[in-house]
Amino acid sequence: MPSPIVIVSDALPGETLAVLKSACDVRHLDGRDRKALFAALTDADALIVRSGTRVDAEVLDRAPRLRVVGRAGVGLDNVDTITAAARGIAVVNAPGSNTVSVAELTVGLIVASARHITAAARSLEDGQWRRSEFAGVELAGRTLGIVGYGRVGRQVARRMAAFDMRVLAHDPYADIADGDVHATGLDELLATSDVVTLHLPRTPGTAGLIGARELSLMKPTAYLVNTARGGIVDESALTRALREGRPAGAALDVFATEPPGSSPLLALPNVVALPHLGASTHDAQLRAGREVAGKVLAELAPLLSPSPTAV
Ligand SMILES: NC(=O)C1=CN([C@@H]2O[C@H](COP(=O)(O)OP(=O)(O)OC[C@H]3O[C@@H](n4cnc5c(N)ncnc54)[C@H](O)[C@@H]3O)[C@@H](O)[C@H]2O)C=CC1
Ligand SMILES: O=C(O)CCC(=O)C(=O)O
Repeated sequence: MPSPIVIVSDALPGETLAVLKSACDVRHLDGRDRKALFAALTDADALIVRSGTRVDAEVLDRAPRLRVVGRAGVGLDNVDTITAAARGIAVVNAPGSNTVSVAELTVGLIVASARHITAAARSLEDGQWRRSEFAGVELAGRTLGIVGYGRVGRQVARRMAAFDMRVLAHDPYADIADGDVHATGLDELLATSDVVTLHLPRTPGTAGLIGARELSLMKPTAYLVNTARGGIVDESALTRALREGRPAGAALDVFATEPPGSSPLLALPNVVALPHLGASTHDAQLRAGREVAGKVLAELAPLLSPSPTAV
């Protein structure tokens, strides 16, 4: 029996690739190269992606043999799950694999915002010693507003409670009866928080959730942190709001289009911007790779030769 063909179109850990290669014909490409992706999918049985590959209906159209799309991570906003389901293609991901990594990066961005860490470091690298300009604020006693109280939101709450922040959360679908975390409506959370952090998926219902009206509710001294998805925040509205100094700053790990090219957000002095690093730890990548490889191989089981130990 020929080995099933698995297309890997984003970076995966060596250990994951070795597991896949032990049973499959693994082919690599860059999923941003749509032409190469289309060509490779003509005889592919599985496709494994991270956030860099858009798996839309056009991609699925080119893959007549595809049985499974594996997402080595959490968010499925880059996969057309409705078309996949209609065509009987399984979609598997690795929920929880990167929760701690994203929560820890979020903590870092909250602290970096309150203490102007990146702007101050940049200024010293430029040979300047501008201590008074970079006076920050303490987090202790201030209010954190968490939008989306799922896996990451809960881990951020725990960590920031240890900084003695008062924690509010807004999530229409989650039970927020959780220790000292107080459930609020979105508007109240935006108006009362000193830091607002987003931890919800991007869906048609959440795209543009934080727009001009919502930003105008925030305190002029507040910071917005987004390690969830670009597009949940209206970037044009955010650019205007940050230019006006309300909110005071934003820390962004994600963008509506990635890479964000010449987005004006990148040029603002009150923006800390990262290239979608939330899940980029060795620990999270290993967990995501292991989980997704196991699930993809399970979907391919009917095509796999029995292993010598199994016969
Ligand atoms: N920066 C990065 O590298 C990473 C980003 N992410 C993003 O973070 C998001 C959250 O991840 P998890 O916590 O693991 O997901 P999760 O599914 O555990 O939690 C998401 C929460 O958002 C809530 N939610 C949905 N719509 C909402 C709305 N309109 N308002 C408020 N809450 C709403 C849900 O009820 C759920 O509790 C993912 O969807 C993904 O987009 C996830 C992993 C890595
Ligand atoms: O490393 C990646 O693919 C991005 C992680 C991510 O955004 C996710 O798991 O949802």
